[in-house]
Amino acid sequence: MPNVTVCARFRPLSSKERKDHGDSVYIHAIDAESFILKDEKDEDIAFSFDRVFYEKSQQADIYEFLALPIVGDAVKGINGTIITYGQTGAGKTYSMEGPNILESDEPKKGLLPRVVDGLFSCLRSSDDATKHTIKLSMVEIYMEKVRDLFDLSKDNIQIKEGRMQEILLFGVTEILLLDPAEALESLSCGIANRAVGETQMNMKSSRSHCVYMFTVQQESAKDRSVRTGKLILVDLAGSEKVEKTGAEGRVLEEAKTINKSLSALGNVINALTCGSLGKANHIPYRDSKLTRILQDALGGNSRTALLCCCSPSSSNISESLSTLRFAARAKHIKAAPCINRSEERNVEKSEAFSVPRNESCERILNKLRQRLDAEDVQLLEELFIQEGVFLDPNSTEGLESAYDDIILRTISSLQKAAEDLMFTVEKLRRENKALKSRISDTERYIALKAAGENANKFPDSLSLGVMIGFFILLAFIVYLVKLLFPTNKMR
Ligand SMILES: Nc1ncnc2c1ncn2[C@@H]1O[C@H](COP(=O)(O)OP(=O)(O)OP(=O)(O)O)[C@@H](O)[C@H]1O
Repeated sequence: MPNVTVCARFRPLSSKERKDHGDSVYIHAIDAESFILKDEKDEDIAFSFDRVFYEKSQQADIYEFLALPIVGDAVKGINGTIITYGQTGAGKTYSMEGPNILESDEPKKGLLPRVVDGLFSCLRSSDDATKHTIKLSMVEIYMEKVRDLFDLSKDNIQIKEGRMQEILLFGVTEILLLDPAEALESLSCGIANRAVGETQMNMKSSRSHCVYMFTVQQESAKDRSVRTGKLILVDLAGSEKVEKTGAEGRVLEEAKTINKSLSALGNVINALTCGSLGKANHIPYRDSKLTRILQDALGGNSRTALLCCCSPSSSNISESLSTLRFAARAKHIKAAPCINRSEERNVEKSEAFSVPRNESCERILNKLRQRLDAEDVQLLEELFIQEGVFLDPNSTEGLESAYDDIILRTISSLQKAAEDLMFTVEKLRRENKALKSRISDTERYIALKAAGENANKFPDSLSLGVMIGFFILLAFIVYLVKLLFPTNKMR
């Protein structure tokens, strides 16, 4: 499987499209990977992708081709991202969630419920000696702000870069998922908090990009190694022509912001695919919140699948053409996925960071010394060393994010320590219970043994009594004999 899998999906014609424009469609299928599109000038354009899902394709086909390999990799510690892209009403949310996230009709279930089932079934079949957890976070990017869908009071989540240059959402709510049913309930709560507006194209049009983040962590009891895989699913807001949707006021502003972030996504893809070999190429990830969150997924350590959704109606040909051109461009992205494994924590602070870290730490610490108490600086210094914070010495952003980075790392290491403690407490509780039951077994045994010994003593005391009785009887007989036969009589 290539690192970036790009697929196109054509949904069936809607009843409105049939009514307004008849049954005419602009695509002519060649095979499962290619088709011909007849454009507005009646010219043929050939497209080919890793897979093309035509109108009759099933939700399960999409999961199996596009998501299943990524789910398997996430469990092995390889990050994965699945993105649905396309014009408003093209079928992105239908592909992602199904008609509804709690849909019970198996064939209609979307990618999300299938991914949840896939993750849990992979973990169920893994080694018993491995402790595993699945956590879920959900955010939406609405008007260039990242909102936590599990805690709406967190409406401007900051995006940070971690020690390994991974993207982190600072302070985002993470829900521990214990089983698939609970996972679907959580997803349903998050989805209910999404910003939805009405456009002429789709009455339930999503006006935000929705990002679902599953973190799968496995800790081996044998060698204490930890594998963490991040699986991100992104349901993008619809790309659309503003004039066609009749948007105005707030909806117009939303549409402009959506289009701006989708253009930023297009620019990132262009930069990733146009860069000359061996030459450092500037990738404009920071131009939008969307591209910043997807930085890992698009250029870095992730397997990515892009599902480009299209309406087959001739009335939407120009939007579909732009979606398919975007998809064709994305096919040329090269990513480099690798396993996120950390062995013993201290070992991981490798020499790779040692030289620049010392320089940059010193620079930042000097600045902090001017502003903070000596005690605070010492504390930060220790944290820098412990956490291996790496910052570019020439970066002006370094200082600003240093505090947040340290706090973030401290929180996550405290969380980890708390989890370890809970684990140890649980283990000790079980050991304590086992010891208590062994003690009561021993006490019972001792009591039984004592009773047994008393029982054994009984025959001895019995025989002593018998002997005493015997001697008393004998003495009594001698006394009687002497009484009956006095000595003179005998003579
Ligand atoms: N493959 C499909 N089979 C049957 N119905 C579909 C399919 N794809 C989409 N639909 C229907 O088309 C309509 C629009 O789809 P959907 O809401 O998924 O679009 P969208 O791309 O997410 O739009 P937006 O960007 O506005 O949220 C929905 O009523 C949905 O049920």
